[in-house]
Amino acid sequence: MSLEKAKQVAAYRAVDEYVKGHCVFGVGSGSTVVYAVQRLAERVETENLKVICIPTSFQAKQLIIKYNLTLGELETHPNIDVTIDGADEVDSNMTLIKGGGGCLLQEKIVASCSKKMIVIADYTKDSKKLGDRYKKGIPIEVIPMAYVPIQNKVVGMFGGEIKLRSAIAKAGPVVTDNGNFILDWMFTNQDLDWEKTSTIIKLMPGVVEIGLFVKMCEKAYFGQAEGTVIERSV
Ligand SMILES: O=C[C@H](O)[C@H](O)[C@H](O)COP(=O)(O)O
Repeated sequence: MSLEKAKQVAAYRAVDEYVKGHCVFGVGSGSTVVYAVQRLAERVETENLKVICIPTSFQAKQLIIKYNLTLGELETHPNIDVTIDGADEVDSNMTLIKGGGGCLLQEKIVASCSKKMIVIADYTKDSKKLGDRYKKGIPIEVIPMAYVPIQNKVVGMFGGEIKLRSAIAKAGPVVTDNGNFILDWMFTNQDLDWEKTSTIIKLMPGVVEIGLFVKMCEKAYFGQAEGTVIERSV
């Protein structure tokens, strides 16, 4: 069975277990979330549900529009019932690395407004310690003028290597949906206290958000190669 099928089974299971009626729903970003939106759209249609969808990125907004779902925003719907989002890695404590697609800032804002944040992923994202599976590092969204001092501070304080994320179909850096840059920090110490590390990095002037999600996710669904789903809760 393909990786895509593994993403799909996780997404379908999460939507079926967490959307039980009319609700305000946070739409995460990335390739796995596409399946969650597909499933949500099917259910909205067949069960005549009223679901207001709050996007976590430009991509999520486009998905909501494509599937004819109702687009909402935090200004009018600041209390979200459940957000379903992908992740780049989930460790045994349910700490997440997110932002592989550069959407960490809006994802964290929406997750922080949600009663429940649920992760959907394929089996390659399931790890014991952060860094076991995802090798591209922890994304940090920064204000462009501050990227060099922040690189120096993070590596000086915690070690590892850090790189400005480069765009692929454009010369120069990736620019986020919020007009910022992304640094990818390849840490070497897998035993850092992620809550403290995240707080210290977030306090550096110029850091907008870090793609470490600590104590935010209630449950993760990992689609398996053979089509089953493994669940992990806090
Ligand atoms: O910035 C991107 C997001 O954090 C995604 O949710 C994450 O990268 C996982 O994406 P995918 O489902 O494509 O692996």
